[in-house]
Amino acid sequence: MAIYLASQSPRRREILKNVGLDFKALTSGVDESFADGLPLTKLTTTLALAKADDVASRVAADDIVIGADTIVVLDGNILGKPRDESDAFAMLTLLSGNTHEVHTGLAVVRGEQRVTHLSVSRVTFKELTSAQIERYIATDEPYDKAGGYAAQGVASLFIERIDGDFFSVMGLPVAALGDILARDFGYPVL
Ligand SMILES: Cc1cn([C@H]2C[C@H](O)[C@@H](COP(=O)(O)OP(=O)(O)OP(=O)(O)O)O2)c(=O)[nH]c1=O
Repeated sequence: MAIYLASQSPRRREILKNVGLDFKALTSGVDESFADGLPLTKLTTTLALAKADDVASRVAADDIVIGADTIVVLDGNILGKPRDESDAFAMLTLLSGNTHEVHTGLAVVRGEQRVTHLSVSRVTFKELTSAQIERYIATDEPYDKAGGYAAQGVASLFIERIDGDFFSVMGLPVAALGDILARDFGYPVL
């Protein structure tokens, strides 16, 4: 029996490594557009499950596979990963001085068994100047991140407050994952 993280995200790998879990990472090959239009309550868990299922189909039936998906939601609108500099500028301008939600869906799969969990955190940004946003974009940090920022990186300078799970904002609700592994899969991390 092995544990797989169905993710190419270095952040998710780091969070899982931090708790000492012995796992292997495999990248899932899911075209995420199939979930477009799903309600926010379903979107990230559906994508997390699709990522986990994709990897589960390539490993042994008794292996445990973990998938996750993160989006940023401002006033009901989804902010994905910025396409380019002007997209990143637009996103960060919207986030400036406002409170948004970060939704991270989590899925854990073994054979026919599948458990999902949705974690919603509220993040409040300080008021940012255009010059700050431009300098931030020049660091290249925004590009592969939902909402165009990394709470664990340079954008930590922008965060006034987080209500919720910081690790979930970073991409993986690790405490919820620990509970699911212990309770539903008989695999306590600690
Ligand atoms: C909001 C926020 C997001 N992110 C990252 C986490 C995710 O990697 C990314 C959201 O994109 P996802 O599509 O959830 O994940 P991914 O494509 O990076 O990786 P994979 O599908 O293979 O698991 O944004 C941060 O690192 N910090 C943050 O503060």
